[in-house]
Amino acid sequence: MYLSVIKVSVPVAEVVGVEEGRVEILPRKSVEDTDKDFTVFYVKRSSSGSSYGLLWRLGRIQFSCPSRVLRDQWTKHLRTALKTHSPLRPNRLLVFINPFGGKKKGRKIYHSLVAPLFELAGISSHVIVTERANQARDHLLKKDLKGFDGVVCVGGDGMFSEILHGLIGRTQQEAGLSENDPTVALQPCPLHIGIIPAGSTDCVCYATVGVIDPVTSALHIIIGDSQPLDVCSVHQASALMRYSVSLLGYGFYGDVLAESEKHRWMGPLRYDYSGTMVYLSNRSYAGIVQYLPADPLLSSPRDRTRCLSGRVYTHVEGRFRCVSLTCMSSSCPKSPLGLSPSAHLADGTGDLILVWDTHPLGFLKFLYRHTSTQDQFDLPFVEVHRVKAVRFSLPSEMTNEQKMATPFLCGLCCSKVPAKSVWNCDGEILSSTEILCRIHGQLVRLYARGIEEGAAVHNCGKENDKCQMGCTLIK
Ligand SMILES: CCCCCCCCCCCCC/C=C/[C@@H](O)[C@H](COP(=O)(O)O)NC(=O)CCCCC
Ligand SMILES: Nc1ncnc2c1ncn2[C@@H]1O[C@H](COP(=O)(O)OP(=O)(O)O)[C@@H](O)[C@H]1O
Ligand SMILES: [Ca+2]
Repeated sequence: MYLSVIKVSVPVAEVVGVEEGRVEILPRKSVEDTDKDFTVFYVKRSSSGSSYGLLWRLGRIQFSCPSRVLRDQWTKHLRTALKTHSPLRPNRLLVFINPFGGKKKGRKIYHSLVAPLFELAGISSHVIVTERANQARDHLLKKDLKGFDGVVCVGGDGMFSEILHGLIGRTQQEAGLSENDPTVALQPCPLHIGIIPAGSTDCVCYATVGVIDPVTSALHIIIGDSQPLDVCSVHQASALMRYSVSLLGYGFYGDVLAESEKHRWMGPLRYDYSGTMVYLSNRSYAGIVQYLPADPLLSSPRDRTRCLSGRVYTHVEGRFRCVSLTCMSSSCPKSPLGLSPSAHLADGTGDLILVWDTHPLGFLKFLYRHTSTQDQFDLPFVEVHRVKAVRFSLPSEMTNEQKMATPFLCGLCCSKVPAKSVWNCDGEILSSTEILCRIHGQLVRLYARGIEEGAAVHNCGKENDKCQMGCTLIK
């Protein structure tokens, strides 16, 4: 069903709201209350383009009718059409704002850019500004969630992770399933998650929407877009450690996170500073990686694998610069195509990236390729595997003391190299090194739609109109 107005065709699914009179919403609401007019607000794709996906803006069309009666009929029918046409449009949302995420602008972003759009769309929201870490997670685990269609987080990947843990935990509790059992088939979460980006990396938003833009994300929420997402569970023995969707990284990414936590005051820049320091400290770590390939056809009786828990895992052992597992591309503004550009959001698999120990310039080349369109896997010391599960352990020749010791991380000043790294799990440090990871297909749903056709990507990651490097358009 389409609304046609001389040159503009708007799918009803992309109508944001209908108001009587001549109405403006952003930057400030103004209403000229005329009898025969009404205003339709809709999703308008911005022509200025963006670094990956398309920017969405609030479009506005004014209609004039011959009579008030006709005007009222139009507005009534349009509002009914919105409800029946898009059943996933939320009516009521629970919103958590992390006031300390990213550049600490979460509250302002929500109140000035997002709340007016929710109001226009007739969405009622219950807003909680968090006062401590894990408040959102605990709320979702314990409080009454009746009447809410979805949960929105205003913050970064860490804040999204809180919502993820709260909703997955709550769903399993209600289904009577034990999250500590690594073999259990987890129940998908009924509530949708919306992300208003206001963090440092904002990778989950970028990889599922294609831009870091609060208005675009708010519009995806309003029209009830739905994007399923794979989730990786991380266990140690028979205890759940955490869930991950973007980056589960040992070695380089673990060290960068541990180092960056000391410099939180720098805001998002902490990752650039810590990345440089950790790169210069030139570390590699011993480890054993066992993985279950996603495609069973890939295994054969001669593939030198051994059987664990009745399933066939492939075994590799050695020294690694980094071991990373991601359920999605994990693209972000720093890396516009991501850690694994061809990874799928909802195919029930993850991509395991093994970067073997190599000389510092080789590793720099690998890292640098994340910022361009060059294939970061086309290097002799890099392997990538599509997997269903991964086990990581430390070599048996490491003493128990080395295995247990909390790794210390210093910059260039210290010549002592720690025997082990830490795991970066979507921006949180895991307390265990030896872990079992399993991918659960489509465990949660986001108010998003993946990267839209027609989105533009430059190999420098800059916006179309800002690209100064003669980059080629690759998509
Ligand atoms: C010579 C140039 C080197 C550039 C290297 C760029 C590599 C970028 C890969 C980024 C992958 C990001 C995966 C996302 C991880 C986030 O979940 C996590 C937490 O985010 P937030 O809550 O918003 O703080 N972010 C990180 O762990 C930061 C990794 C940065 C590594 C340089
Ligand atoms: N009120 C709060 N005070 C301190 N920490 C918080 C608060 N609310 C949430 N957090 C925590 O802050 C961490 C980082 O949040 P996030 O929004 O991801 O920002 P960033 O992207 O800058 O890391 C998350 O792990 C979250 O649990
Ligand atoms: Ca996947």
